[in-house]
Amino acid sequence: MDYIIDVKELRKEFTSHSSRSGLKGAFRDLFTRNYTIKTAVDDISLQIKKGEMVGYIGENGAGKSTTIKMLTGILTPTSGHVRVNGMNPHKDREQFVRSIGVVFGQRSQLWWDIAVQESFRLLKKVYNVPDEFYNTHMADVIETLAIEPLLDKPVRKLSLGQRMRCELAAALIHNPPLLFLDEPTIGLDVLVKLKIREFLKEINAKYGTTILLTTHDLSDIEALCERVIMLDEGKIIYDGALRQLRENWGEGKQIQFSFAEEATHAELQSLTHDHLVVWDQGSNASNWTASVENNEDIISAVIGQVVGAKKIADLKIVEITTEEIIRNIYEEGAVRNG
Ligand SMILES: Nc1ncnc2c1ncn2[C@@H]1O[C@H](COP(=O)(O)OP(=O)(O)OP(=O)(O)O)[C@@H](O)[C@H]1O
Repeated sequence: MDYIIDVKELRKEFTSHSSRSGLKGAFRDLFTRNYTIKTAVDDISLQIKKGEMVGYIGENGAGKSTTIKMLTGILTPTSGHVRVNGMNPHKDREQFVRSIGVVFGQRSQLWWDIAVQESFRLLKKVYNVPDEFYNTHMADVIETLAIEPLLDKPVRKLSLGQRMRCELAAALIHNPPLLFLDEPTIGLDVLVKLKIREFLKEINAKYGTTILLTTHDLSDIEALCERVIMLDEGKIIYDGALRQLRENWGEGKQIQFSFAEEATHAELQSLTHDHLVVWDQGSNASNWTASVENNEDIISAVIGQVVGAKKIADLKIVEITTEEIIRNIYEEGAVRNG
């Protein structure tokens, strides 16, 4: 099987020098330095097939950016094997960059002071894109992303949402088979987010573009990715279908109670003792959440027991969200490569 991304036992350690304090410390530093080693990516292995759209998620500092930097050749791994588009990203540099598209949410590859159109033309030259392909392909991209009215504006005059759409177009000028997106929808309004998601689906369907996406916005993942890889402290703790993640962890409803008076954990637990209910206190002792199995009979029984004994100001039933599922996984740390 040919993989577009093939990573084995990939590791990145950062070494930092820490200086000792005082004159004596500085003197000792001259001869022996103090080192601390931080393992940002801890022997991860993953394979991604052509045409997959994969979400790469994890908390801040989990090692997502460090992985992407190794996959795009910006950082050299400490050890391990990386092949991306059949190449070694940091060795076959020139040929490699032509085979990928990269959008880092907070960094621009467009020139700030010149018109968007001029940036596109420069990139076209850099990538040696033939006129004919450029004209038809970019006409399509420009239309789908609705950026025609922005083309003659300098990038510094664009809003974040406008700029991100132009960044995406720029990353696709050479129609790369592989696209790395780091927080592509951060800070964007809902309509722009939807447009960007639609666009990504379209290029994936049309060209079979493989997409690796890091994001804190799980609705991006839900909209786009069949598969998620979850990283925690440099290790992969889950690699599988989002659906599976939901099925294993997402079965449940929460009933949010606002009581007219304060309640205690023991009191609520004894009211509902004949069902499996997990009670958690909200912002104060009048707000409590009951997590229960997703079963209507149980939900109504629990509500009945509570309403019969306590005065209720408000009550809401919510599905456990994917964010909560992910939080559960972090808390329990139990899923391994499901
Ligand atoms: N150049 C560096 N020197 C030293 N430590 C670093 C360096 N770059 C990253 N790290 C450390 O490696 C770990 C992983 O960082 P990384 O940026 O890959 O995480 P991340 O998952 O991308 O987080 P975020 O979501 O905040 O971007 C962190 O503890 C970070 O402090």
